[in-house]
Amino acid sequence: MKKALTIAGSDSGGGAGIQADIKTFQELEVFGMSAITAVTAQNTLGVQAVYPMTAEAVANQIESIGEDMGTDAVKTGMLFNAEIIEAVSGKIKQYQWGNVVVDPVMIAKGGASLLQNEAVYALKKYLLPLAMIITPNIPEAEVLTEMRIQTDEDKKEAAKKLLELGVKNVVIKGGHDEDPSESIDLLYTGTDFFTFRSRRINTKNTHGTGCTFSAAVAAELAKGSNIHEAVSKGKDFIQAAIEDQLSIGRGHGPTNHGAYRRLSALKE
Ligand SMILES: Nc1ncnc2c1ncn2[C@@H]1O[C@H](COP(=O)(O)OP(=O)(O)OP(=O)(O)O)[C@@H](O)[C@H]1O
Ligand SMILES: Cc1ncc(CO)c(N)n1
Repeated sequence: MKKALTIAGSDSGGGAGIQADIKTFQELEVFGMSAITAVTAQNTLGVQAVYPMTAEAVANQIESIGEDMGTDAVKTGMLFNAEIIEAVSGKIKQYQWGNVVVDPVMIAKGGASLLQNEAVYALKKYLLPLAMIITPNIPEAEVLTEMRIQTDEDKKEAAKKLLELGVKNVVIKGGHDEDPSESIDLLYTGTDFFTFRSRRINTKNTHGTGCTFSAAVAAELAKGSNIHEAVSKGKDFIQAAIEDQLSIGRGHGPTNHGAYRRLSALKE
């Protein structure tokens, strides 16, 4: 069985963070492992508190995996501060892990900060050069490139700028776009642009969509998919999870991580 390691924050509400990642790995039949960067007290209404781990505690969790089990892919999510980013980058380098998916998590849907402002430089300097793919939403791509992204041309320019930071591939996600009919993700491989389109689902239950999508991309890379296939399957996975709605909590509810596997089974 292929293995994937998520280095991210814990969401007590179970819809985002480590919990979303592990559920996604399991659904895609990849063995899931974790290094927890922070514990959040969180539900569908928002983030009530954040308790970061020390950089040493994060490094030791990664080392435990690196020294014994190894991994076929790594996904990073909430990293919270510059010290944790440096520690994570150091360990990824030490173990020479290649299939690294960086979801540059910055702000939760309710507005809580999951990455300190002064840590953005560390993300750019230490982690992005190690990434196989980075998966920003539009606001995150704006922070990383220091440009406004409104048109399709802006998205392409931002993708090119992100590659200059050392990442090998970029997917700019369209969840935050104005388009009422479609949610369009743009992949740039350094040579080609690809768009992945899906019907936009009118729902408030989108907690953890970004985490789930990037975890699915990591799981597919672990299984040997190329970047195009991995993003394509990630998109199908999140579409199914949003479409097959759950009704959990009073705010932005989680997606349904089991939907993609049930759909795939029906198609067989
Ligand atoms: N309403 C929707 N209908 C269909 N697809 C969606 C919808 N919202 C988001 N997506 C898809 O979900 C994935 C995640 O995109 P999004 O831009 O929401 O990420 P995010 O903002 O990082 O999420 P998070 O809430 O976890 O921070 C993308 O593939 C996007 O196209
Ligand atoms: C722990 C955690 N990671 C990422 C996100 C972004 O969805 C969140 N809300 N919580």
